[in-house]
Amino acid sequence: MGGGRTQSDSPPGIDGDLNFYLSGGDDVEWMPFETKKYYTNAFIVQEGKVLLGYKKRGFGRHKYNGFGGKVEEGETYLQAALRELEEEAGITAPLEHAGSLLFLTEGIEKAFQIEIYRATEYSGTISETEEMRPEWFSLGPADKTDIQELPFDKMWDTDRHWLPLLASGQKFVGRADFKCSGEVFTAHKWWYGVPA
Ligand SMILES: COc1nc(N)nc2c1ncn2[C@H]1C[C@H](O)[C@@H](COP(=O)(O)OP(=O)(O)OP(=O)(O)O)O1
Repeated sequence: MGGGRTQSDSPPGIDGDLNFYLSGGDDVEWMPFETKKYYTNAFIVQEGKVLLGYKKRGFGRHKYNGFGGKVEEGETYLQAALRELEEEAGITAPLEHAGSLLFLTEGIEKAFQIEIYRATEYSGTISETEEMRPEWFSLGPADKTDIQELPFDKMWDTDRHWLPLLASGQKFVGRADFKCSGEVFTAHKWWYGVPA
């Protein structure tokens, strides 16, 4: 363990009174970073299902994710999350803060600070947009033939660690560092905690 840190110590860039939840890549060092850029990501969780979007373009294309993007100047995180949900899925929802994630990628000097939101209801008609194709996935055993299990093989590597917390309404905080080869991103080191 480098720098005198133990597995249960929260990583650089992560603050707060947290209880350790899980970690990986414990034998390698955290990557350095100078500054952050700010993003949101929103999920609708309803009746044992989660609404994900298949990203058709831009960063994270060909992966399923929540709906979100950059926080624009003058916006709060919540305003940005609501705007992105409307732009990318055509709906509005009473979003509540669910978690905070810090992502680093080898070769990219700015870290991504992503505030995660969730809602259990929404209004409007879920619509495919230029950026995202929305799709419902079952969070448990599939009980309907038109609903799939979560597509973890087509999501960011570390989503499998915190999505169960999001689904159950448990708040979470974490950091994940990725190695990058061409368009392939592989999780290198990660740590998740829950508020004490
Ligand atoms: C690296 O790990 C990540 N995991 C997850 N689950 N989500 C991530 C990760 N890295 C970034 N994201 C999310 C954060 C945002 O919700 C999107 C990226 O936003 P995007 O680049 O599409 O921002 P926009 O403002 O929508 O961009 P344009 O309008 O310029 O297309 O991915």
